[in-house]
Amino acid sequence: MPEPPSIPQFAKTQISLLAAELQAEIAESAALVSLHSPSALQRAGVALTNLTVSSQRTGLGGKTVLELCPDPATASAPSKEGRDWSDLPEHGIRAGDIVLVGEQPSGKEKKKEVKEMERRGVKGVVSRVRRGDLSVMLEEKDEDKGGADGDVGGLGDKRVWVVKVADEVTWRRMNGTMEKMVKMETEEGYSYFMRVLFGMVGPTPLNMEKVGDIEWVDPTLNESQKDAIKFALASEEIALIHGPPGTGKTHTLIELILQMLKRGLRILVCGPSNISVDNIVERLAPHKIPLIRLGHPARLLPSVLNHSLDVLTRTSEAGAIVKDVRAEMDAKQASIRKTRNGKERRAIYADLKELRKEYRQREKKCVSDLVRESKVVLATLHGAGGFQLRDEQFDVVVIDEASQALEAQCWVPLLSAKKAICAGDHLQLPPTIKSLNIKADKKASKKKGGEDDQGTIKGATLETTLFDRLLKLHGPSIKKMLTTQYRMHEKIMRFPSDELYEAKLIAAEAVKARLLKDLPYEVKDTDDTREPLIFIDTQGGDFPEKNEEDDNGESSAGSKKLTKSSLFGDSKSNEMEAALVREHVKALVDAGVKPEDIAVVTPYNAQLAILAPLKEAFPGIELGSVDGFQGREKEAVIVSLVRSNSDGEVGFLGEKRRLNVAMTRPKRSLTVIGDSETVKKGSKFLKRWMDFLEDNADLRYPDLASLTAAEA
Ligand SMILES: Nc1ncnc2c1ncn2[C@@H]1O[C@H](COP(=O)(O)OP(=O)(O)OP(=O)(O)O)[C@@H](O)[C@H]1O
Repeated sequence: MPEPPSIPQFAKTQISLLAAELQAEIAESAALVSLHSPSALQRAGVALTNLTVSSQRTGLGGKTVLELCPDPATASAPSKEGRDWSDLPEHGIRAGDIVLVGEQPSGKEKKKEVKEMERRGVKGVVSRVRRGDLSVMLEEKDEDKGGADGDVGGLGDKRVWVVKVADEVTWRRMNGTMEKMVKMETEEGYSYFMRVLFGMVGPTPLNMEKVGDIEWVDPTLNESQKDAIKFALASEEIALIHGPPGTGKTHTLIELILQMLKRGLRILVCGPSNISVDNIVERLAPHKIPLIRLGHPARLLPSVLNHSLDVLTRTSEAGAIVKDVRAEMDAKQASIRKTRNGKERRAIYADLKELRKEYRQREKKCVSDLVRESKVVLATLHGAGGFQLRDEQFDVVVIDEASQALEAQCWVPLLSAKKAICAGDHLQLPPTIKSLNIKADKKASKKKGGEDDQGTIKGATLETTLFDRLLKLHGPSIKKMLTTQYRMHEKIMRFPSDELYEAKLIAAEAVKARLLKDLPYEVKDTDDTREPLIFIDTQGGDFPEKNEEDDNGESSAGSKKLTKSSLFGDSKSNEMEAALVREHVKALVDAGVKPEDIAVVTPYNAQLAILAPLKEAFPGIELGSVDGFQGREKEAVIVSLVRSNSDGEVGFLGEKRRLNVAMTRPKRSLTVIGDSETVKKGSKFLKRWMDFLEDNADLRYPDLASLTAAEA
């Protein structure tokens, strides 16, 4: 086996890959803004135009909040959907988005660069979106960007717009962490934990006796879940909990966290997304343990807010001393607007700056008191890199959805860990990478050990997750797999289980024979509702795919459609297959299945665009890309494979993990629509899947003539 890379080597490689990724993301944002008019960007869901600043106040955490509403000067007449002139137009900006607020370019100067906006505008997080207004909580550095008269960014009387931008905070945190690791030159300096994670030593052998008898909080856990918990408790440095689809990974983590608390351990729980973290907070909260959720309040689920550090800082006793300063700041903010005198305004502005400083000092003290008192702290991976945890130590770091996180992101919390427990499924899709074809070996020379000129590791990609790397490094002995799944009918589970999970998955009694016709509401017993696995085979060449490049791009598939060059250029669609999808959905709905229990997933954005009218015909139905549907489930799922050509080209259908995600979303019914002839040629895996469907599914060959007639 080749020598594992040194820690600085690893970190240098990550830095160069991350830089390329950030560039790709920024280039994509910049291309959007410079290529399209504000109104086109608004239609695409990435901007909101024709606004004015209606007020400016102090929000949670002492941050300045701009409130924006439609500019009365440009308001249109009430629309037929019942919109009022004071309502925001249809838009795609959501709470939690990072945005720039800037003066809106006039028609003539459409192509204002993002850089220019950034210089003149202000940046922040959308903290609230309502029918008639939008609030943006400003980044600290931009709070002091005062206009001549003291209003932030000098936007007070301008017509402004809001544009979504790349999230550089996440990137900065990862980069900072990697820079620390580059500096770790001496091996003696590494903790045993670090040495295990980089393969310099093996993990300490398990000592199950140390775990002792366990009193389960939830005794209904299945054996594989209990085993995984014991295994994780016994491990000294690292344990991977492998959770295939529907096997109750989060359920298991909750019990594990409670068990570790019983043992007096202090725990940091992280996940790659806010939703993954909130999901755990919601399920831990009923157990009444002292826990704190770090993170921007604008991005947390409402149900989680009363555990939010920002909110506790305001409401707890410790927070009382912070309150006075806050009230004073609010009064000052309000007075800015009342005075017309420039000199007075500047004076108030200077006072505010002082107050903000004091506020932060008091708040910091309060925050560190609160954090120190809590046994469980929860944050996103990059959120764990905030000032609040700077000097905090934890016995264990738990990472959920670890196979969907970039490794550099995992190191943000791991640098202060002694032990890590990672849960995930490396056989589903890894995190989305925009700079995918950039590898660290671009300029690789033939130097020793696969290292290139810059001391980075040849061939490394961001796609390799911590989960993957550790499995490769230490083998399956560091992992336990959960094996009972609570989602799919046995027949739906069979192929992914046999192919990817060593045939170890077992369908729980409650789900193994569930059919659509048994749904808890009235559904007719038909060919479509009594069969869990249907394959509509379009072989024969009558259902050809179409390349998106034949088309003019700017229409309905959302923001992605705008940058043809980056994301949409190579997408494929298949009109006839879309017609079959429609026909099948109709049959299900006619049988009584509710549209909200049906999802259509496809790997191609161009196909999604073609399918979009289904949403009007069957309100409540969900359409999604396979990648976007990871982590979700539905009673009935229709998968449209799209590819049909004489060359057997299957593009990214060839990715096993993508197919795995597609075929493991349904509970009671999976319908696959595709051209077996083309798809079989794609890979051995695809060939076996098609063979499996031919042998096991309810096989149907669509009749082109009747389909065409029905469409007409
Ligand atoms: N031991 C168990 N007995 C009965 N039901 C269970 C058990 N474990 C998990 N489940 C059920 O399985 C479903 C999935 O569990 P959970 O939400 O914890 O999984 P997840 O980790 O979020 O998702 P996934 O397993 O797909 O990664 C839930 O409805 C949960 O109630």
